[in-house]
Amino acid sequence: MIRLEGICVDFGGLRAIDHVSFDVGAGAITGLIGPNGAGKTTAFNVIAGAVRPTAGRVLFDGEDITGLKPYQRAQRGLARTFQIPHEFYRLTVLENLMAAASAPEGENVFNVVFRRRSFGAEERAIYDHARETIRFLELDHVRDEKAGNLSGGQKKLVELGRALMRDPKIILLDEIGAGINRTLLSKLADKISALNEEKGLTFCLIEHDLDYVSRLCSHVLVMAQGELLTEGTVDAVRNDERVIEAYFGGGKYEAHL
Ligand SMILES: Nc1ncnc2c1ncn2[C@@H]1O[C@H](COP(=O)(O)OP(=O)(O)OP(=O)(O)O)[C@@H](O)[C@H]1O
Repeated sequence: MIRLEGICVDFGGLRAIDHVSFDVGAGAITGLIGPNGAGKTTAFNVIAGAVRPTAGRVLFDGEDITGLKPYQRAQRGLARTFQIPHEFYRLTVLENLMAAASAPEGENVFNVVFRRRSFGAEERAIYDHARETIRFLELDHVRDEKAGNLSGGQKKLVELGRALMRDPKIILLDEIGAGINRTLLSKLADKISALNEEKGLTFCLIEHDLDYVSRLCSHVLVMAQGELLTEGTVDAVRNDERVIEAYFGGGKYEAHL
């Protein structure tokens, strides 16, 4: 579904990504792992269009999207969540989801959220979709709560809900599990699996917890120091000496901790 071909990213004198090529297969849940500073978030930014690569191409379902803006990629079915949730903290959970369904640039937010009395058919459909998504994510009890008042884990669920509102083909999840409690983490994994199995939604996720990755991902990409170190099943990469070295130190790929 997504293919990176020979991607390089330079930040001033720092090469954050060095000739990286990989595929994120359609219908799969692919993990992107690696020590701190490996280039994982930068790779997501390249896929989403937030960072322009110095070299290389990004393909989405075979189409070269390297020159497209983030909202154009979103229109084609690419969604992402952020390490730090991007919710509108003064809007309620319901309003946050409805706002996410409008133009990715946010230009319709006020129409959709604040003119509820003059609902047209389109707004009604957005409202129903938001309610259905909230139900699916089991957020009904906080539906009218301001997003800024939610727990860290609930904000992550809202973040996933906002991504789902645009009916994406693929969602990039950037450390969606970080800092949330075990119960919510498990619920989140169930929701991701259900979306993948029942709706065929493709995921690529950055995650530091390898047990979590092994629960969800059939295929794992390992990055270290801006390069693709290896890829394969979780068990295979876990036992790969280069991966162990990258995480636990020594040699070229010493982890940046
Ligand atoms: N906007 C930026 N400007 C300058 N350097 C950057 C920028 N973004 C990332 N970097 C650098 O690029 C390298 C890769 O960073 P990146 O955030 O992609 O790593 P990561 O694998 O996601 O790390 P982590 O697991 O800690 O989030 C790091 O050395 C980082 O300091």
